[in-house]
Formats: sequence, structure tokens, C-alpha cells
Amino acid sequence: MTKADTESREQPSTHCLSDNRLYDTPNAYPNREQQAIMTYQFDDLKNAYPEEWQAYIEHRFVRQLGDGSLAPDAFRHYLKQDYLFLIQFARAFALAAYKSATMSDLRQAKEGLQAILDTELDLHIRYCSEWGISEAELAELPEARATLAYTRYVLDTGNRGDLLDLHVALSPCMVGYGEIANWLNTRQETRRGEANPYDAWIEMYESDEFQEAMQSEIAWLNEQLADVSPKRFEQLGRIFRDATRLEIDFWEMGLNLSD
Ligand SMILES: Cc1ncc(C[n+]2csc(CCO)c2C)c(N)n1
Repeated sequence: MTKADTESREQPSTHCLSDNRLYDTPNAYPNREQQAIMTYQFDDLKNAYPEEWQAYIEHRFVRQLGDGSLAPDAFRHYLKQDYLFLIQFARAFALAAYKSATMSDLRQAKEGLQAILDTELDLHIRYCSEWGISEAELAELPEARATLAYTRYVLDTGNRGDLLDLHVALSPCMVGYGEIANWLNTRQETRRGEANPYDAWIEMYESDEFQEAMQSEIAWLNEQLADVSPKRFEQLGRIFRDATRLEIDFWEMGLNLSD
């Protein structure tokens, strides 16, 4: 990315807010009444970094997974690292619990941690075994750099910041995979059922259960983002962009079998 790109992104006027709202140029809110209707929502984060978001959702790994042409070894490498990723994400939910100021946020964090520890890790281990990866192999795995970078970035962001910073760092994970399943289902090239060895992956993320969890995360973010200033939104945008780029690196790691 060029310096000019970076600089232009730091200008508030480059934010693409939904059309029915004011653009946050310096003269856009000459008085307090107008300032009061300046609110953000989760879509504004995606719209602030459309190239990164699209590069993540429509990544070559995703397309190949959808049409069934993905190399099985690339998928296995991804699955193994995703096991380590899930463990670190459990810690991120524990951090969310620590950062919670309300009972509702504390419960939400506990449920995220519990879902990973009591359900998702077991499902993942079972799914890995169907792909010829044993639990013993998972237990011995070293973390790839892409896994380290992404998960520790999320944990550091949560440590430095508040619960909203942490949720924004988690949002490409929480929202992206549901969006990917939905995007794959709109593509003609996507093969479903027996014709695609990766069908179960799509099935997991298109499921009502997962789609509902994604919607509730979006609703939580929309509620929090409604109250932030343009300056705070810019900070959050940078976290969102970083985490989205780290998701892209995770796909690249799968394709390149990088460690
Ligand atoms: C690299 C990577 N990014 C996102 C997910 C999806 N995901 C992982 S944990 C979690 C929330 C709790 O279930 C979700 C949605 C993944 N598996 N791997």
C-alpha cells in the first residue's frame, strides 16, 4: 500500500457511511442537533475497508473450497492451524469476560468461552479425524506464524483497549465466516453435497445456529457503534482492517502450507 493510500484513509472524509446519513467531513455538522444523528454501524466498518473485506470473503481459498478444487493438503493444514486458532479464541472470550462492565456482557463472554470449550473444539477434533488428523497430532502441533500473528493481535488489542476494541478485533472472525457461507451459496461455481468434499464446512457456517450467532454479534456491535465519535470510529476501523488482513493471511497460510 502506498503512503498516499494510507494518508487518504486517515482523512475522515474518505469514510463511506450509508447514504442516508451525514458524511463526517469537518463542516458536516455545524450544530449539535445534526451531530446527534451521526451514528455508525457495523456495515460502516466493512465499507471503510471494502478491498480488504472483499479479499477476505472472496479469497482463492474460499472459492476453491466452494467449487471443490481445493488441494486436500491445503485444507488439512488449515484445519490443523484452526484447532490452535480456536484455543486462542477461547482465551479471547475469557479476556472479554474480564473486560465486561455489565452482567449481560459478562454472560455473553462466558457463553462464547463455553461454546468453544464444550462444543466447538470437540466438533473440530472429530472433523479433523475424518480428514485423517489424529488428536495426538493436534496436541503436538506448533503454531504457524499466521496463527500466532492473528490470535495474539486480537489478545493484545483486547488487553490494550476496551471490550469494544476486542469485539471489533473479533468481528472479521465472527461475521466473516457466515458471510463466506452465504456468498458461496450465491455462486454458480459452488458445488454442494457429495460433489464437494468440503460441503460439511459450508454446512456448518450456513447453519441457523451459526447465522444467528453472527446476527447477534452484529446487533451488539451496532448498539455500541451508535455512540462512538468519528475519531473513535477511525481507531476501530484500523483494528477491523488489521484483523481482516490477518484473516487473509490465514487463508494464504492454508494455500501455501506455510508454517
Ligand atoms: C481463521 C478463522 N477465522 C474465523 C473462524 C470462525 N470462528 C472461529 S471461533 C468463532 C467464534 C466462536 O465460535 C468463529 C466464528 C475460524 N474457525 N477460523
